[in-house]
Amino acid sequence: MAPSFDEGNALFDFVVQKGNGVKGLVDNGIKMVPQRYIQPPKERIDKKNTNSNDQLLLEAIDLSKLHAPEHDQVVGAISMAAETLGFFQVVNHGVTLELLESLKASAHNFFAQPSMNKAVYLKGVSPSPLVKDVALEYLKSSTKLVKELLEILFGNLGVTLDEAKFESLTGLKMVNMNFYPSCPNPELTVGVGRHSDMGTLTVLLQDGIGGLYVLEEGHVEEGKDGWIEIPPIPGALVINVGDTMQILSNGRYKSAEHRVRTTSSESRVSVPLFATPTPSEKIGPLPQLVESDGVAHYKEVLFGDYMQNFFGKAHEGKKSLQFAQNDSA
Ligand SMILES: O=C(O)CCC(=O)C(=O)O
Ligand SMILES: [Fe+2]
Repeated sequence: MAPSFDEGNALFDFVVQKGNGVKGLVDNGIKMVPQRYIQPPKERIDKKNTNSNDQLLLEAIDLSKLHAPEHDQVVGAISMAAETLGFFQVVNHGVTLELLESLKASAHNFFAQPSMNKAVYLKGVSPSPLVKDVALEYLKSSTKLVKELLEILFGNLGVTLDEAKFESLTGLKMVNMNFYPSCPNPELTVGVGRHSDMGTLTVLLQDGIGGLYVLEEGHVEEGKDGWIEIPPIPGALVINVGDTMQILSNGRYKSAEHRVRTTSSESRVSVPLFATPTPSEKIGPLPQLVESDGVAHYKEVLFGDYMQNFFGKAHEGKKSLQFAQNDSA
């Protein structure tokens, strides 16, 4: 019989301390999600209640057209997406399709190892040799992409992004590999609860399973809950605006709440790259925008303090931004 994980520290010990992860539970044959992972009804993801697809928002933006007569339309589409949904997808982004496939395969290979091999790779140690080379390659080729996108987003605000500013906003880059095992009761739980990303921009590779949902702020269709699925598009990368970019742009760009559903049939992998400032950077609204807006919606904060607050609290959507909110504005 599969062991019960509903008592004491057994769950934490098995999943976290021993490095089995949630995958270990599934491999162990659990038939029911442990009590600890059951979400209150308002946090559960019901496909029927989500906003129906707004095609325009979800079509992938073809970055090869940045060097074609359609340049201005592409810039317009990126800027609009960052100002509204805070999420968009890009194709012809300069990261090869071969590398995208290797990243997904490496994530599966890593997570297929016995747990004792994985336990040493809990946060803060150098990456496993199984993923290191592809992760470094991803870091390298997506840095160009992040720069191109930030130049566009800054240009749209009327501000030039020089090398020093780019470095200060993306000095810390982290590649994560997420594994969402198939789940016996996907309707009762979530893969990742709602949160916003704290950095400047996130580049996310998702596989073909689907399940990434974004909250459309201020747009709730009748009888729906306001969430919209970012559909998997072969060869595309998902880009999302992080809290830092929302602060910097004095609120113009949206760091959207997002969350991930699990499924009962297949396991899913995703590989985000987070481009964030280093902890010693100060972040605050760009002075040019404060001047033109006549108000600073956020105060200047040390990014290290922002990070500490972000990780120090259980996530509740995008409440992390309150740390930098300017109460007098
Ligand atoms: O798995 C995904 O699609 C998204 C993961 C995510 O939001 C994150 O790692 O911050
Ligand atoms: Fe995220």
